[in-house]
Amino acid sequence: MAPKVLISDKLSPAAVQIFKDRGIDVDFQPDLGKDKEKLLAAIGDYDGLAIRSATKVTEKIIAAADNLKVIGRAGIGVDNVDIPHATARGIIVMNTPFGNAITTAEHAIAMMFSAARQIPAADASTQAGKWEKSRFMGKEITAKTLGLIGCGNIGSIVADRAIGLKMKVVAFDPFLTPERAVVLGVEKVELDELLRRADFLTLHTPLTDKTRNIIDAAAIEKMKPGAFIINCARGGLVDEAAVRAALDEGKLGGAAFDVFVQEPAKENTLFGAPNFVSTPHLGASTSEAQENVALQVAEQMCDFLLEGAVSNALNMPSISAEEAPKLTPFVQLAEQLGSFAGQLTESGIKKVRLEYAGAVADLNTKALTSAALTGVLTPLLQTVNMVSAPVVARERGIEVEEIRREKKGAYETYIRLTLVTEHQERSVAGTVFADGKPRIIQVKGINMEAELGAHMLYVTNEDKPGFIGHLGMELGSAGVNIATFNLGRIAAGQDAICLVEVDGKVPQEVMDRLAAVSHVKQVKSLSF
Ligand SMILES: NC(=O)c1ccc[n+]([C@@H]2O[C@H](COP(=O)([O-])OP(=O)(O)OC[C@H]3O[C@@H](n4cnc5c(N)ncnc54)[C@H](O)[C@@H]3O)[C@@H](O)[C@H]2O)c1
Ligand SMILES: O=C(O)CC[C@@H](O)C(=O)O
Repeated sequence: MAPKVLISDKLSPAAVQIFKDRGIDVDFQPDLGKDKEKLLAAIGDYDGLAIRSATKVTEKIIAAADNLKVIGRAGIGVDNVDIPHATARGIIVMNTPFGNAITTAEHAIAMMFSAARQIPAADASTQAGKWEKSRFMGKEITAKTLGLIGCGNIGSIVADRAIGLKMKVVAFDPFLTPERAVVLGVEKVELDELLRRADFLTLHTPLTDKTRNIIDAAAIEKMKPGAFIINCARGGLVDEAAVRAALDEGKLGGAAFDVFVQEPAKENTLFGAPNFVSTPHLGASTSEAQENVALQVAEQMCDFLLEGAVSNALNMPSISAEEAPKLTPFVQLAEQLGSFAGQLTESGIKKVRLEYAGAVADLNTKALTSAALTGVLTPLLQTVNMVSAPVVARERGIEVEEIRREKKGAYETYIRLTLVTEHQERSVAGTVFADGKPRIIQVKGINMEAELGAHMLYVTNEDKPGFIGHLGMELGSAGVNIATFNLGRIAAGQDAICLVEVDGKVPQEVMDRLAAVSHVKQVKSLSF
């Protein structure tokens, strides 16, 4: 029987044709996604679900999706899909990371001009027969500074267009290496400097714990009087109430938003504010971009449903059916090593070195390196996966080195990952035991044996008596249960590492108290 696919959002009809041409049974119901109950009732029949942003694929929908094998997002952001639950049900979630980037960058530039020249208000006034020439005094953008927060696919295209418009571009993006900044022609700066210097500020990051409200009242306070803010990335990056207040006071010269905390935004505190321009999440809405993403998602879903090939999946490595059983635990290990090192790194990465020793060196190390890069890049990039990670690393000027060698040392086989950043080198090594579970066996040259759980506390300290008791007390009094406790040190009295698995997140106050202990060098909460 042919696989069945439901398209529950307004996708270009080009996608329907591809499914049909490739022998897939396709139902095109472009408004179904907006009706939760109808979607819930229908979803059980389908092997594939193709969506844009209107369909919310919640835990409830996933629980009812008895036959679902793949969710294809025609676009970039997958914040409307509950990926952990999809993963738990073995459903692949794939997106189309590049298809609408140019279009969205163009929208950001259009929004910048709209606000700079008050075009929407001027248009409404002119069409109302008012001819208010003196009311609409604009701002020229030539030679002005554009502050770019997030310099990935879309941000770098915005930078290119802005440079073409003779703007100076400064960028804040922890993942941007100085070399890549030079190639893009932007100046890499810290956030505070960007806020001080930007005449126009535009956001192009995913919405994460680190980027939520990255522009709040305090940030706006640091900006130039009369500056402009453009948000065509995600609602929630900017504190809407703070922008409203700044527009009302005249602190900001204007703001232009395509995205809102609550969507659809039928009401919003920003509506009616002075020189506020808005569009209803139209960033990706050009016929070109919609055709690109629809064609791409349909082809990817067909490849998977008909041939088992996986591309641009966010929750599954690209591995063929034959090699899967041997490779899978090492894929998990490589991704964990990358994620471990990536989460500990706060500066631009120059190089990732992977050493494969013993039996693992004979496996598909390309896939393992992709898994390791996925782990390294995931803490900062929303859409990276095993397929895109090597490309993303290359585009960001991150050198990747692979070394294969004979078994050396106590372990039959192991992987060592080294991250070289602007400031330091950090190595972490691991192996897979006979139980098939990955273990960390060395961190920064210090031997230990630790299994990684969902929540880990990483502490580096000078080996001094009493510290472990102190750590246990702090966690205990905060009600944080310790699941496993792993220790390693170079030698008595020298550098030591604690890797503690905890049953839940460690409160920030406890982290701060631990970091303040005199012989503690670093405290970090890691999640896997
Ligand atoms: N309005 C729309 O219709 C529309 C269309 C497409 C994409 N988007 C959104 O645009 C955003 C960017 O998409 P993209 O394809 O360029 O993503 P991307 O993953 O290529 O780039 C994101 C960049 O943000 C950077 N970043 C991550 N955390 C950061 C932080 N704390 N501070 C500064 N920079 C940080 C990353 O290093 C990366 O370079 C996403 O939120 C996406 O969902 C919106
Ligand atoms: O599908 C859309 O219209 C929006 C897409 C955009 O937000 C994305 O993340 O790709």
